[in-house]
Amino acid sequence: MTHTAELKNGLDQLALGLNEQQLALLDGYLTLLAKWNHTYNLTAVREEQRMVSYHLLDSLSLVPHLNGGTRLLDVGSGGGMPGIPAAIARPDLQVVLLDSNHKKTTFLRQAVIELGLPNVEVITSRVEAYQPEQKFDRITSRAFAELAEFVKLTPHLLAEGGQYLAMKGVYPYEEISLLPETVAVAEVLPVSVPGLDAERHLVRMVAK
Ligand SMILES: C[S@@+](CC[C@H](N)C(=O)[O-])C[C@H]1O[C@@H](n2cnc3c(N)ncnc32)[C@H](O)[C@@H]1O
Repeated sequence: MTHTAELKNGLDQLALGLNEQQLALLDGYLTLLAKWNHTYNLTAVREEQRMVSYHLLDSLSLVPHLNGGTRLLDVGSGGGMPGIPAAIARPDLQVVLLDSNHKKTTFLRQAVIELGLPNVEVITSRVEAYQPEQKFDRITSRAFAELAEFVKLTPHLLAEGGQYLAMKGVYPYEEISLLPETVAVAEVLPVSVPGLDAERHLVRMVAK
């Protein structure tokens, strides 16, 4: 099944100019997600067509905001969102997909091999226990945890001058009010995802 027309349209709306090879990789990723969803319990979205906006385009809406840095960590990556689409769109970035669930990381390793993504590493670990050799310029998450928990579990992973990019739904007033003193919110951007009616926001945070 090909999703290319809907994808191309969505990418145009996001102003992401990807080449044919990147488009084929995104399509291939979606096919793997749909194929292995039942086995690995990757997403509640069952219809491939809906996965285009819910998963691919939503994940890709992060990409225009990944300015600066070379190392990106996706915490609680699950079936690879937003990390895999971001890695396909930005092959110049080194992307680490981290999840504590072995089933999820088994799928992720398989997907990385099948798609041939040299810039992606998969780690099975609880994020609080993860001790990489190098820290990260950008740390992202989608549907992982409330903002306060996200930043409390990860201070040892953020490089100096690095940023958190948390993908959220409605404007997270309450979660922001509960953030610890150690971080500051740099901006909260409303994000429009082609094909999705739901409100989306990107919260950019920095260490104080
Ligand atoms: C709701 S899923 C979200 C998956 C994906 N980011 C998405 O948007 O579809 C949350 C993921 O976080 C992982 N997770 C929860 N706590 C974790 C922790 N402390 N360290 C690493 N991964 C964790 C779970 O295994 C799960 O795969």
